[in-house]
Amino acid sequence: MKRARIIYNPTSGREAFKKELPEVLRRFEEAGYETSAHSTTCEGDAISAARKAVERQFDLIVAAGGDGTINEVIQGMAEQENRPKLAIIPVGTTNDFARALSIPREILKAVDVILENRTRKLDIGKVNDHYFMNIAGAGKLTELTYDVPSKLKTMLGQLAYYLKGIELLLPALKPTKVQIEYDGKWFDDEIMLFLVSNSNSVGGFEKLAPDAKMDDGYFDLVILRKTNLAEFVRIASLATRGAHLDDKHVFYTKANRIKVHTEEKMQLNIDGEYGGLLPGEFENLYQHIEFLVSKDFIEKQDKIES
Ligand SMILES: Nc1ncnc2c1ncn2[C@@H]1O[C@H](COP(=O)(O)OP(=O)(O)OP(=O)(O)O)[C@@H](O)[C@H]1O
Repeated sequence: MKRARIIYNPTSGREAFKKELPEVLRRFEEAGYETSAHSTTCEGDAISAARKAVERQFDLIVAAGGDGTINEVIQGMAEQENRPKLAIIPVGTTNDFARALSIPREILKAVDVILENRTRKLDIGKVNDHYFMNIAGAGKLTELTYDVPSKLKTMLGQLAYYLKGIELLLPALKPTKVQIEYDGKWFDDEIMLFLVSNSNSVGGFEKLAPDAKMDDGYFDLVILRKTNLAEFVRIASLATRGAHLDDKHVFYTKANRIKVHTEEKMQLNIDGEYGGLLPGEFENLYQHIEFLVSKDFIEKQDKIES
């Protein structure tokens, strides 16, 4: 019999998951999984719970929570051999991972999609010692996101939350001089921000890296060169429609390995969380984890040209 381990954050999404747990267990058991659950107790607990689940040779890990929890589960799995498959049940306030895999945001609907058992091996990003699934980046603008209270974040939704960020940023819209090496080539310029994207579901901007394919071994590297405020606002609005890549202020390429160096202090943002300071060495781990995905996801990915 196959064995599944659910790792869930009891505090995420107004504690919604706990109420559904008996029904979730019932559906997994009915689908032929002997299923047990671990409720996380604090920050970092999902990392060790995932590590243990790999050691105990579960066939499937189910991460239930927001992006923070899922990122921890990936940290716990990524370094190990014989990794189980990974399924995601979105319960948090930001669910970019789940959106990227087209997993529905209702718990039981997500379970049903998981139990359809469609899998895909997908790339995982690594920067320094951190793993990421969606995006990593840096720039004065991304640093600002830590200052926006999470309540505001929920109320305004992601896009508005970045726009609020822009408003707060007005007095300090300053470029940073960087040197970026990507697959043996060089970019050397003053930039507003750079983004290393694995998926195309990024902070509510679904079209920031519209051609990001999640199983091709490449990141989409998007760099916004130095702009003035008017240009910045114009490009941000183009980005909401995925029409920014041809703009002369935007540098866009695909790359497997990226090294970013700067003389200034620059904070990294990894899947929406603070991830240490640059320099950073980004590596795309080709088809590193096998995910349970939806039919929609497979159709969307297959439409993107490699
Ligand atoms: N029992 C717990 N008590 C407090 N914090 C916890 C607990 N279990 C996990 N955490 C931490 O809570 C963080 C945020 O949780 P998670 O991402 O699941 O949900 P969220 O806050 O609702 O959504 P999001 O992070 O997507 O905005 C996780 O990174 C994790 O470190």
